[in-house]
Amino acid sequence: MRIDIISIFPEYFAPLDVSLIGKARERGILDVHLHQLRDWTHDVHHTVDDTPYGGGPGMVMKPDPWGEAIDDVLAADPAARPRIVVPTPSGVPFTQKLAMEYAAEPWLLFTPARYEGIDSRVMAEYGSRLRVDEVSIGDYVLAGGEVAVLVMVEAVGRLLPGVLGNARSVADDSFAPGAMENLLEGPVYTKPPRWREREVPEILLSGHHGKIARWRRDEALRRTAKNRPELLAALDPQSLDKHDRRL
Ligand SMILES: Nc1nc2cc(Br)ccc2s1
Repeated sequence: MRIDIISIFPEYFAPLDVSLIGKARERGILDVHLHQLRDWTHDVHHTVDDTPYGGGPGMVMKPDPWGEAIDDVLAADPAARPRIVVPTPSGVPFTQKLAMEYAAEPWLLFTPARYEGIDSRVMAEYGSRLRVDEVSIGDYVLAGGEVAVLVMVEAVGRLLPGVLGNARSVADDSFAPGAMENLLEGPVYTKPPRWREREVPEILLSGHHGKIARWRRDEALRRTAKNRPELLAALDPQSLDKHDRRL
């Protein structure tokens, strides 16, 4: 997978050089290209923003630098078309399902904005011939879209074949389609069996895999009911067995 990111703070993406994503890049699973938006300005101050038409607070990012930058990124592979992802509090929710959809894309182009956002004509221009998604990572406002891109690149990158290795199946993730869809993961434990007078739940030491699976599902249901009751309400009743309903 190729990922392009255009930003006025490309240094925000240094974390993509380390850990899981960094290793995926070293192994050629992920090909990340960072671009400084100001490279497509032509004035001495490298201006990327201006006052909003119609008045109002803040500044809006000018269309020209973005248009020239996106055109040059698209020219990197004229035969292909990236899916453009615009982080914004006004977008559709970023979910595990959308992360899985993005993980199947050969090429993503992220356009994190600052200020009040990008002149709306930019995505109207590209939306006429490319998939352009406005995506929110949550109901809060950041100072810019860069952190949102880091979140999405990690959530997508870890799903790519070979990134997590055999130790971990993404099928067991919270929110993953299937048994864990709309369920939060329950508690986890490791050695020592007793820590500060606290014991590991007996069932987990029993070696009885069926009972362990049942206990883990019960704990996932309990945690979901406590922390995200709306997810429980959205569960397909068909996916609940008679034991689940007893809880
Ligand atoms: N939650 C989010 N806040 C922001 C702020 C800006 Br400015 C750009 C993108 C996003 S996504």
